Amino acid sequence: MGATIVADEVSRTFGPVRAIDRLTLEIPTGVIYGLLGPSGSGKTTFLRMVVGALRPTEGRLLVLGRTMPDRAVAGQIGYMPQTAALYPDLTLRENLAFFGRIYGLRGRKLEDRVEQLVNDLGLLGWLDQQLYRFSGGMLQRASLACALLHQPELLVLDEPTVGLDPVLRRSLWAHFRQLAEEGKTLLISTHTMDEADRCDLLGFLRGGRLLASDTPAALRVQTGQADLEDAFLALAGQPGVPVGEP
Ligand SMILES: Nc1ncnc2c1ncn2[C@@H]1O[C@H](COP(=O)(O)OP(=O)(O)OP(=O)(O)O)[C@@H](O)[C@H]1O
Repeated sequence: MGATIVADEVSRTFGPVRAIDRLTLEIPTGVIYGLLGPSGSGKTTFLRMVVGALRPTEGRLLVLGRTMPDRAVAGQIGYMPQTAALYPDLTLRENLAFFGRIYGLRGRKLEDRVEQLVNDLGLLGWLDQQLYRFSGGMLQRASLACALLHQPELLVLDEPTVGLDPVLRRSLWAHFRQLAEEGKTLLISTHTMDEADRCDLLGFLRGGRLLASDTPAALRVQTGQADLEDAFLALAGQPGVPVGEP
């Protein structure tokens, strides 16, 4: 099993702010890797470097064997940002067709893929509705459908289930697991411990630094904490600071 993402001493600064600080990490192919950390810890910054939207200021970041940013791998990456980058005045079908064309999908191939995704994501019946009519959860699923259209090898999801009810959340996670079983790699940022526990591997991020990276079980053993939140706090050395807070 090779590595889909290899970060070697990667840093990203914004003026005086070190959003990512000398991050070294390998994410194997075919796993769900969760990035867990408080608000402002650098999760989105790292994800944006992985998809090629931001350039590291130092270090080397390899994604699917190419040094990022590299346009050649863009077609093999699906990205679902925190705020849906969709067109509210267009219908779901039109949005999907727009993103499909970006990835070179058209005609029958595009239609088949759209049909499969709206089925899988419970959006059947909404294809010809404009997105401004969609609820938050529906928008998230529409955004995920756009990210999955071209069957990317790597899926990068920035807090994909925020605001979703438990039933939807569970069904999306079943979908993520299925993708990993098909050999796709998923990099998911999250705030929540139940989601973190569903990941194969977990990275704890704080102040731009990777505090630990291992399986949830190994992180529990390493810290002697049964609860993942306590494990994070033990590694962060700051008891009493909840992961969901800055
Ligand atoms: N474009 C930017 N310009 C200036 N500072 C930025 C920019 N993007 C991120 N930052 C800063 O980098 C740090 C990390 O931000 P980032 O959005 O990566 O954190 P995060 O862990 O994703 O937070 P959240 O969970 O709230 O989304 C923060 O201090 C943020 O203010």
